[in-house]
Amino acid sequence: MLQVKGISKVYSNDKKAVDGLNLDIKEGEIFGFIGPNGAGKTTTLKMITGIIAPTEGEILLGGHSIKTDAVEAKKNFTFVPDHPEIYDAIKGIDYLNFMSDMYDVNKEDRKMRIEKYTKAFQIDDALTQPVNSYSHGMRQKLLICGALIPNPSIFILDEPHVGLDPHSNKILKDLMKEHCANGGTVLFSSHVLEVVENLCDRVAIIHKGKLIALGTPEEIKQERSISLEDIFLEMTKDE
Ligand SMILES: Nc1ncnc2c1ncn2[C@@H]1O[C@H](COP(=O)(O)OP(=O)(O)OP(=O)(O)O)[C@@H](O)[C@H]1O
Repeated sequence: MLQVKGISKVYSNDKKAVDGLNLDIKEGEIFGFIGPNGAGKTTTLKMITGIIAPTEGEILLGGHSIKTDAVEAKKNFTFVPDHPEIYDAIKGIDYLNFMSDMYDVNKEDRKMRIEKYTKAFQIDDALTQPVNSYSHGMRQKLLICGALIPNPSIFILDEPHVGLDPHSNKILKDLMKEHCANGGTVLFSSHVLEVVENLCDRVAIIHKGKLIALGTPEEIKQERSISLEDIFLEMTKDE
């Protein structure tokens, strides 16, 4: 479903943020991409979603290259960035209709999904208000709803659990599970280990731009008889 082949990113200041990363994310799995601050998570997700170009390597979404076949590749996913920035002079409902139009969601599905997701996140009452009146959390929830409405093959989120209250986090986790149970794929980044451990089918741990562990939470734990959190802290501590 998503193949990342040997990607690296060197920024113009010579900073190597990602270094020879390979990932193969399968249909129907919840995949957690974890690492400490500055590990290269956001840079990787920006390359996968075509926001920035890798310095080297290739990325395929549903078999389509994000570089040479970007329109087809982009039909396969929606993306929730870590900062909930939306053009904020419009109303919440206008944003959700815009997303529905972009992804050709028919009238019945959009009505049903807008109602379902905005009720779940308790922002349904605010949809006729302009986004500039929304709190940070409400904007984040609006972005998540907008990304779920197209029912994407791959639902990609950058640090989604930061900034959401525990109730909204639980709803998001349930919606991720539902998405995968219906054949979709979820990729999200996090440094919140409890979330990753209980939610993900597989996790990749990235540190200083390099992949340092990959497998199911159980597989990673079995290699050492300590908790995933201790493994993470041990692997990512500075030498
Ligand atoms: N535009 C940029 N120009 C130069 N260096 C950058 C740029 N963006 C990120 N970096 C550097 O690349 C490295 C990886 O950053 P990135 O934001 O991808 O990490 P992250 O794992 O998402 O971190 P966080 O958890 O803090 O969001 C960091 O050292 C960061 O300072």
